Amino acid sequence: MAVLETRELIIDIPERADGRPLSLRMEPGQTWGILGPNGAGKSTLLHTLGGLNRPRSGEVRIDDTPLRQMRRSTIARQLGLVFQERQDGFPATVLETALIGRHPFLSPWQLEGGDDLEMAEKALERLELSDLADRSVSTLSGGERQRVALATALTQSPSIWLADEPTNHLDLRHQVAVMELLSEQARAGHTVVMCLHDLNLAARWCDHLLLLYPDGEACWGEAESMLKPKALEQLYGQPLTWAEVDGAPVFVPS
Ligand SMILES: Nc1ncnc2c1ncn2[C@@H]1O[C@H](COP(=O)(O)OP(=O)(O)OP(=O)(O)O)[C@@H](O)[C@H]1O
Repeated sequence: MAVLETRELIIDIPERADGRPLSLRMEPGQTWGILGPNGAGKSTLLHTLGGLNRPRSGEVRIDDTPLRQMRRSTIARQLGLVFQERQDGFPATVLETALIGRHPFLSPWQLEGGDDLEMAEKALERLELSDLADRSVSTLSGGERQRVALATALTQSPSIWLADEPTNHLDLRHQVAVMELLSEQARAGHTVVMCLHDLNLAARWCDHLLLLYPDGEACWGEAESMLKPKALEQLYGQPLTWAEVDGAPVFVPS
C-alpha cells in the first residue's frame, strides 16, 4: 500500500504557462479520475506521476520518498502503468505479455516461477482472456490488447495504478468490468489513478477527481464536490444536461 503525493508539481508542457501547482495526496483505497479536454495535459501528468516525464518544477513522492531519488526498479515494483503507447510489433503471446508484470520482482535472468504463472493466469481469467493465452498479441483487436495491458498490470499487482483511459477501445460490458476491477483494486487498498474522457464513468466509479484545464489551471477534491455542471461545462467548453440515475449524476451533451 502506498501514498502517491505531488508537491507544488508543475508538469512540463512546452510553451504553456505554469498554471496551478498541484499539491495533492492520493491515498490507498482512493480512486482518482483525471478529467480534462484534449491537450489539457492528462497523459503528461500521468507520465510525470510515473517518473517517465520530468516535472518543470515541484516533485512526486511515493510514501514520502521523492521519485527522483528512487531507482527505476524500485518504482517498477510500486507503480503499475497502463498507458496508450504499446509495442504492438513485439512478438509475444498474451500469457508471455501478462508475465512481464512479474519482471520487476525477479532478478536479472531469473525465470518466472509457478506463483508468477498462477498470477498471470488468474489475471487473464479476470480479464476474460484465458482463451487467448497462446495468441500473439499482434493478432488481437484493440479492445483485446487493452485488456492484455490491464491483465499485465493486474499480474504485477502494484500498490499504485496509473491508467491512461483504461476503458479505451472497450465495449460497454468490458468498460463496466474494467471500472469494477479498478474499484476492487482500490477497495483492496491499492491507490488508483486514471485519466478518463467519459464523465459518467468518472461520476460512477471515482471518489476523487482532478479537473485539468488547458491553461494549466486545475482543481481537485472529492468527486461529489467536483461534479458541478457549471464547472464541467467550463472544463469541456460544452453545455451539458444532467440527471441523477441510481444516486449518481449522469451528464449528456446538450
Ligand atoms: N514533445 C512534445 N512537444 C510539444 N508539445 C507536446 C509534446 N508532448 C505533448 N505536447 C503537448 O502537450 C499538451 C498536453 O498533451 P497530453 O497528451 O498530456 O494531453 P491530454 O490531456 O492527455 O490529451 P488527450 O485528451 O488528447 O489525450 C498537448 O497540447 C500536446 O500537443
